[in-house]
Amino acid sequence: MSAGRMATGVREDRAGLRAHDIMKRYSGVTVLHGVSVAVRPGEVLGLVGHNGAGKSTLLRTMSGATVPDAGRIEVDGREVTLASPRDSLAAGIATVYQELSLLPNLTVAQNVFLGDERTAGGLLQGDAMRKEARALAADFGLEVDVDRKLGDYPVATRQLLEVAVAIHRDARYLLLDEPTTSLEGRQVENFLEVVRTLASERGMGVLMVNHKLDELYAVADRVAALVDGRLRIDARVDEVSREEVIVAIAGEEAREAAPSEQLPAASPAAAVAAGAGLRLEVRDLTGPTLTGATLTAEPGRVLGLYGLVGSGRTELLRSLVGLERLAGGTITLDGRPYRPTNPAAAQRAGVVYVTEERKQDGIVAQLDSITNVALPVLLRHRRLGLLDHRALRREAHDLTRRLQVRGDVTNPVASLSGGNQQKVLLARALAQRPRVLLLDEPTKGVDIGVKTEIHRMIRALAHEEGLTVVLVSSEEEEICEVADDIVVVSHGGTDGVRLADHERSPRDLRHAAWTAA
Ligand SMILES: Nc1ncnc2c1ncn2[C@@H]1O[C@H](COP(=O)(O)OP(=O)(O)OP(=O)(O)O)[C@@H](O)[C@H]1O
Repeated sequence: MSAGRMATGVREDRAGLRAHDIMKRYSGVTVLHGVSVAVRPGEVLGLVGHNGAGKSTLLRTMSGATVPDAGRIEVDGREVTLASPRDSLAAGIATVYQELSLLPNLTVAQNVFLGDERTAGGLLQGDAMRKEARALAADFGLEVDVDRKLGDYPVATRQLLEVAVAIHRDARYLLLDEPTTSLEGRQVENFLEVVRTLASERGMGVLMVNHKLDELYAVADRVAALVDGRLRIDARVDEVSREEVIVAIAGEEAREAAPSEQLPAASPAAAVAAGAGLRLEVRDLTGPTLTGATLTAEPGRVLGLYGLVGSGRTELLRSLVGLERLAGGTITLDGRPYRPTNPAAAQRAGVVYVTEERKQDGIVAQLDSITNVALPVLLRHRRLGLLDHRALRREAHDLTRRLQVRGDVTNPVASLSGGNQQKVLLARALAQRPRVLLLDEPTKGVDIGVKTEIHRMIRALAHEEGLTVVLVSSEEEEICEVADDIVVVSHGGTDGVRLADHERSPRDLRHAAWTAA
């Protein structure tokens, strides 16, 4: 990436994207209580906080997506009104949200110039635009054909292109909302490297929301922590330890919670509640993306499936609940043939899948959390042909409490923060009383405190309640911490051979996946 520090001609003490005393309320509830932060040129500010702390809301007030109820935003000493994303772009602020915004059906070059096409004498300058797009991609180390559809490229490439396009629009400040949740190992490192370079070599100011403190400490100059809509920490990373950040966000009890020894241990097979889980055996499964998957998941244990994005790990889980077409192979549950045709049939057989795509095929956004949890189990609460609403809601309330869903569970689930929506999804799965639980990235976007809690719960479901759990995660640390057995998936297949104990570090996992790819 080429160097070149931005010359803004602004007095140094005023340079920066600054939010002053930002206040925001939703339906009478204050979610930001007068928060002030500064994103300085050449600096990466990491923003952390528990689910629902107000991180996205704060970021959105700086990106023009949300108008604050009070407070002001200044860019390089000048107050700006950001009533729309267009206003923020004009002020030199670019934003990359978790849900990517470029259009997969357009080519890379068309995306780069979307809404900003180069014309001369009323004619589109196709060649010039392609050339510029090529140079931009090369600048970011991306090997892409700018005439190909964006959708042909993997999510890691698209994520970097989002940043490239944002910067191409002359942004001086970059806002990133959990940018690495869909990336794995090496892609994350690459992405963070780009962020670092943008700040240190181009003088950009970057605000990055990220739950993963490892990543944050690898790239940020400063860290800011929000707790219940108030700024608790705002310091240089060398002035505040990770532990202090964790305690600020998740409370004192999180101090000891981190080590995995705290998690329930695997119980001997005999101790597992009889009949709670089902032995899942998959042999030579093939389909449009599966090339031969073989594995065994046992009651009372967590089987971790690790593979790179695109390895087929999600397709494998989806095929186990009838969401992917199968061409060949066999599946059995406790030795009995099992061929699911859809998730409802899978649920009747005791197999429940928790999707990573909660927006696309997870929760029903306009319904409240309680109804979302209750939906798949309505039939269980039928008495004499009538629905027992009270019992139904009681069970759903219990589950949302158990999962510590923060926010009003009687409001549409879309109004909850991302991490809390994820918890609702898990509560819904548990309401279905699964015997085999298939979890796809269950802690995506979940804060540190709840993440530990969910890890503990997954292990307890297997080790104490005897369920059969299959866990897909692109976080190597998560797989190592939670899974009892680990198999690697690549090219749509796996031989089901478990990694030996001495091969179970995050580094080993990454290595195994890349050598298999
Ligand atoms: N459009 C909205 N309508 C009503 N409430 C909202 C809306 N957007 C956010 N909230 C509420 O504001 C609070 C802060 O949400 P926000 O998304 O900013 O949290 P967050 O810190 O980004 O959380 P997460 O880590 O889970 O993404 C939450 O209680 C959320 O339910």
